Amino acid sequence: MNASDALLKKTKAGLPGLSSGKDFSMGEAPTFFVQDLQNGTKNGTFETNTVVGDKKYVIGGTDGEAFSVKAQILDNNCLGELVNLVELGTKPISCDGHSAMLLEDRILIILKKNSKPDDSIWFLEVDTPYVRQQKKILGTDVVAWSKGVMGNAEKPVVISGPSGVGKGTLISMLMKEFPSMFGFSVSHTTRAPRGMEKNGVHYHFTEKNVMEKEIKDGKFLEFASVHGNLYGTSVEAVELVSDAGKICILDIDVQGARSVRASSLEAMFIFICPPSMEELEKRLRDRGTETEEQILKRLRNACAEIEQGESSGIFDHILYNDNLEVCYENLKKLLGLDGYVTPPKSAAPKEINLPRNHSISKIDDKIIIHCNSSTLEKESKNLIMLDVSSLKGGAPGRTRGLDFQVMDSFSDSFNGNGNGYPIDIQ
Ligand SMILES: Nc1nc2c(ncn2[C@@H]2O[C@H](COP(=O)(O)OP(=O)(O)O)[C@@H](O)[C@H]2O)c(=O)[nH]1
Ligand SMILES: Nc1ncnc2c1ncn2[C@@H]1O[C@H](COP(=O)(O)OP(=O)(O)O)[C@@H](O)[C@H]1O
Repeated sequence: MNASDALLKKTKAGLPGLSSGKDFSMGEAPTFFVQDLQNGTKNGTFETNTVVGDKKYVIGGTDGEAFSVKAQILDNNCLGELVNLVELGTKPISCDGHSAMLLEDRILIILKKNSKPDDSIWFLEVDTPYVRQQKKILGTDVVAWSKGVMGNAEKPVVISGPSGVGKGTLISMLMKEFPSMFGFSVSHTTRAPRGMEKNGVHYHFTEKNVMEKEIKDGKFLEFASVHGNLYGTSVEAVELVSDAGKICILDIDVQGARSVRASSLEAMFIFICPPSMEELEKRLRDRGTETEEQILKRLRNACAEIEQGESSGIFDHILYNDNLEVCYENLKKLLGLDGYVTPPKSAAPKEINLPRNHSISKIDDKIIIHCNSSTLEKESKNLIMLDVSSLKGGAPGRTRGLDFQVMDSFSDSFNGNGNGYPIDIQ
């Protein structure tokens, strides 16, 4: 009996969570069948096969190419027709082997062999709420890729308010005073740049047909038509700020805020109100960046925006920007930054270093990576325990909340019950 056969005979309590919405926090641990363990090794090309429900998913790749996914219907254990599959999200570049493990019948974790520390863990969602929603929209079968990231992201801050109220001014003040704490989500827009605006800094200035195609491809967290132009927040814009360990600030209109509120992204929502319409008009005119026609359009839209901002229930807080300094202090209070003391520099983010030769098994909500040669920090340590109990986010963005621990042996954290069943991926 080979290792995989032995594994098939075992049933364990397995991964929790992955059951409601996109918050993969812990629930009751369902039964986990270790036949879900798969591995693929180098042989020019390589692949893993994982059965989920009535389908078999074949994940493969060749060195340097992106991973590919095929799904085939299983009928009474016989392979049937190939499924027409759309792959969403950012795909990993393949390496020289990988292992795949099914988490709670919804998502596969992919461990890449011999990859960079920040590129070794990926997820393929096959039946999460996001995948189910996309299936409905696209009318076809869907899987979605997502990169695994250690630790959690800070909650983003969504700032909305009518044009000219002072959103950009307040955000600039915040970013200037706390450059290492906040990062700006650079939106895409089809409007023309203003004099001082730089592409990639203030906005990604984009052609309408290009942006529409990217929206269709699922690259946007939200988008809206505002004052006659298309604006949108790409998933990547928010994830890039979170990757840098910063709090992401989104300057978006009320429609966009509503979409984000309805999405899986947990955020703080702040609406900025002008002291009066007269003052708003004065600020817009004094800024001198819009044509008369544009100013009138923005003022017309402002009335509806203010009404929705104050009464839609989208926003957690409303700030009145009469005196700029007072409003800025109030914004800092909301963000817990009044009386701010510079914190000690935080530790570098944890990075997993998967050695070339390793095998994997799973106990409860921990994936145990057995390192065959001791490439870990200390010669004596040969196990990595990957904790997947508190996964957050997921496709089309990153899957966060991973944690790991390097250990000598199971007894380090499992009281020596030793019920891990490794398979080799040499
Ligand atoms: N929904 C959405 N709105 C955005 C986005 N980026 C900017 N906006 C909003 O679009 C509106 C117009 O922005 P802009 O053209 O920069 O003009 P300004 O508000 O007058 O400075 C503002 O209400 C912004 O908050 C985005 O990515 N999504
Ligand atoms: N509290 C304030 N009092 C007076 N002028 C302000 C105040 N806040 C912002 N402004 C000015 O109003 C104009 C519009 O502000 P801006 O930040 O560009 O608005 P938004 O980003 O909301 O469109 C700018 O010229 C800015 O300097």
